[in-house]
Amino acid sequence: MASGSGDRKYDPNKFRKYTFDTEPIPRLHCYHPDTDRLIANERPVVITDTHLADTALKWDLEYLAKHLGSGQHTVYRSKTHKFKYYDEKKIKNLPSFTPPTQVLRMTFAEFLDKLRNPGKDRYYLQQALNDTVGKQLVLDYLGFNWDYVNEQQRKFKWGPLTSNLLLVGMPGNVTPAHYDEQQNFFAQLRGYKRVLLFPPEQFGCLYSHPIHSPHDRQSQVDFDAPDLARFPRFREVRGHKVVLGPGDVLYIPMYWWHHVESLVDSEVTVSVNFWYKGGTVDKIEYPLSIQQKVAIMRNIEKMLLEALHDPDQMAPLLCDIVKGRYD
Ligand SMILES: CC1(C)c2ccccc2-c2ccc(C[C@@H](CC(=O)O)C(=O)C(=O)O)cc21
Ligand SMILES: [Zn+2]
Repeated sequence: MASGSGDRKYDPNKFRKYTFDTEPIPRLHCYHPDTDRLIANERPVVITDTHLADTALKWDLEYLAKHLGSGQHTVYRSKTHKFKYYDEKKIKNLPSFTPPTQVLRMTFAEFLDKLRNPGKDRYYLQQALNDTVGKQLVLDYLGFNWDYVNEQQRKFKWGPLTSNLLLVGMPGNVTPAHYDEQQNFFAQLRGYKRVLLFPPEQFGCLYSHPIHSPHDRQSQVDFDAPDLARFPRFREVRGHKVVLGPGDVLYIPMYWWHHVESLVDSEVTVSVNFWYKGGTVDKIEYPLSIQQKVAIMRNIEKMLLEALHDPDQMAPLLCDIVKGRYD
């Protein structure tokens, strides 16, 4: 059993291989001077020794079954290893849309039963940590190192904490490449997850679905079988890679693409994320950041679609603006 640095125990061969090469993400102590510099520059970093969610390191299946409460939780079921996010509110925009996963509501006991007898399906529990969970879990949650994250939120002028999602995934589950419009401290609690990250500069290589699609913010490229005829610039993609183990906290900057995979043939993974609204810049400075340009592209796409009312008119109109005039 190969192992990484220190007491990390995982077999690096138990992650799927992809067509592009990757470079590592820095792994730094929370007090290391470069750590805050990287976060300030919105670059990913694995932060060690935060003790951010140490009270949750004991959240194994038995403990969660006991304390997650007897309420119903949101569980996604997939016929494949991929759990591609989709926004149910946008399904009406695309009548031909077929959801790639089913959303189920079940108790944690039922979820455990699915884990033990999954059949050919895969399951991924996603539950916002809120007052519906059992009181012991609330105590653990209150025991998080809020001083650390509150200090980071203040230091980097982030907006409010919007949610903490508890994620319990089966070995081999994959959340395909997507970006979020929030800052994210991603705390790995049980098991190992490999995260591939791509900077927002690679927006042109990852081909996100049109903004009105339920799959807005998700890459159209199937990393297991990239269609290079449709997505030729995927060849240029250059990823960063990191394997997260219990106690690791990964800062996933807003607008950074990430593809998250639970180690195959291994244990169930448990993670908690901390999503923060981005800060509001008090005055625009030039040159614009790539994140601001992605936000501008999204606004233009939204405005044009609202004005044209027809996605098929987008390409001809944008080509008429660009071809022979700006290119
Ligand atoms: C795939 C899933 C369960 C899902 C289904 C339907 C709606 C939302 C989501 C959703 C949101 C966040 C995650 C956690 C993480 C990826 C990972 O850890 O797998 C991630 O991307 C992040 O923390 O930003 C996972 C999911
Ligand atoms: Zn995400």
